[in-house]
Amino acid sequence: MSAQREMKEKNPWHKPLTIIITVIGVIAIVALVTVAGLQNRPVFQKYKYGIVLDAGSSHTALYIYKWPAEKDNNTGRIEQKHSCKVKGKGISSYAAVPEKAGTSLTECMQEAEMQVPAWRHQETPLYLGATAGMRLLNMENKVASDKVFEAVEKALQRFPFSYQGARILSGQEEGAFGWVTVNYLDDRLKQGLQTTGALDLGGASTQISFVPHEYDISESPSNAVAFQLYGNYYNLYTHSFLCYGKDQALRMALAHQTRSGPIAISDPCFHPDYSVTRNYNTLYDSPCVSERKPKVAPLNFTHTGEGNFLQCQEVIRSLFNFKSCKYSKCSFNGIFQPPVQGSFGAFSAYYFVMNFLNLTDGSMSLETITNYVANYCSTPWDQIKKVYPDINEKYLAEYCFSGTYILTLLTEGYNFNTETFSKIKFIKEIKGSDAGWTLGYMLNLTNMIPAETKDSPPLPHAGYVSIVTVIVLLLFILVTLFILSFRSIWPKCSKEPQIV
Ligand SMILES: O=c1ccn([C@@H]2O[C@H](COP(=O)(O)OP(=O)(O)O)[C@@H](O)[C@H]2O)c(=O)[nH]1
Repeated sequence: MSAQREMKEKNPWHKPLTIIITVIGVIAIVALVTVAGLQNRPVFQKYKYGIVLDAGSSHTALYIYKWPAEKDNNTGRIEQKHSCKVKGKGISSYAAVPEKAGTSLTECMQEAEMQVPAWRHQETPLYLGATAGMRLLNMENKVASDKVFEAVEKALQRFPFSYQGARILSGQEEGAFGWVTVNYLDDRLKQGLQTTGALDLGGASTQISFVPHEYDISESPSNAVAFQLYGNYYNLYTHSFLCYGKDQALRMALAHQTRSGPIAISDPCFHPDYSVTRNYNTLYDSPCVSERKPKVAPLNFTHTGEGNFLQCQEVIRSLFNFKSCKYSKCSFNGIFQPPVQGSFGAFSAYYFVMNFLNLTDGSMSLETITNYVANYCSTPWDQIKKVYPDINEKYLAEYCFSGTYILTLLTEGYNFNTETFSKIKFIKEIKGSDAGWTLGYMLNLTNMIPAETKDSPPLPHAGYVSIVTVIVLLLFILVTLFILSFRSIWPKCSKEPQIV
């Protein structure tokens, strides 16, 4: 009989001890792996939510954002969970029937009730921000604007969310929050990367925001917004041009062409053979043009198209005043603007128009895009209608103007050249969340972006659990080896009779 066998037979503890150590070891490993697994499992149903209503001049949209509840401390990524386009026009169009501004929101709010889990309703903040449409109504008729807000507040307070108020955003806020959204979604803020500029084109106003090189903030303080985000400092240039959204710009272009009160105009910004009758009162019913209404004019005028890109550019150029500039550099209308710098994201109507025209492919040069729009404008109206039978004619008719307006605003208004234009990306969304001011607005109001970087633990949680598991495993192996190495001095006892 070998010495080993002899020892096994003489040592009654050998087998049970090995089994016990193995069982404990296996239990320890299973427990550790389970704990690690549970810790790192995606936590279902553990989201928090926030709702922002963007009450624009042409329409209202509702956005629901969500973020991991346990990462409430500014570290969790916020993303868009759902969006809902309110049926009908913007809330400013209900000035004569304010209650309808409130009821128009009902359907989307009911959708929000379904989208946010019921147990989170009460703690979910709900904001409404109104932009240029309400800015104009407020200028024109403050009483009517207040009534619209009253109706909207009443309607929103009926829902079980934590209502945080409805207000008009300043143009500066609209521009700055759009910039925050784009850079937050691109992960540029947390990482302190070079930021992207933001170009937003609405129906009634347009915004440009970017961080310029060597920008002297004192030159025009009203265009400067200083931020400290995640420990990084930003001196943002931003400007919002009221009346230069695409719908009000079109009004201004038509007002320019009807300034003498004619009975008909031949408009280079509309397709050849296009013809509609327009009403003078309706056209001039906006603070952007009301003062320019001709003293003597018929009730209506015939609006026909000519489809001439270069002449359309001439008309659009007349909307910009390039004459006076009291700063070192201006865009237009005497507004300070440093030279455009770096990459830009162009969203809202910039995207809708360029996407319709199939011009969002970043590889196209300014020249190619210009030629395309010129060719599109010169296409007869009947042909356009045949190519796009499903698109509402009112909107379809305006893409020639809108495309020309975008190119003129960017190149002549903001001074983008062939090279800097190539750095503009026409975008709708970034990583599933829409580009626009709403996310930046909510991040700001909920303090979700810290000014300072947080002191983070040296290891992420998952890494910590893994390292602990490996160390415990190693310890277990070492202890086992240690115990086994003392086998020879284990007590020599056995249940079986000893063979001596
Ligand atoms: O699906 C859409 C939604 C909007 N728009 C246009 O985009 C602009 C958006 O304007 P918004 O209502 O946001 O106006 P703001 O208040 O920001 O000026 C308007 O000209 C709309 O007609 C569009 O072409 N397609």
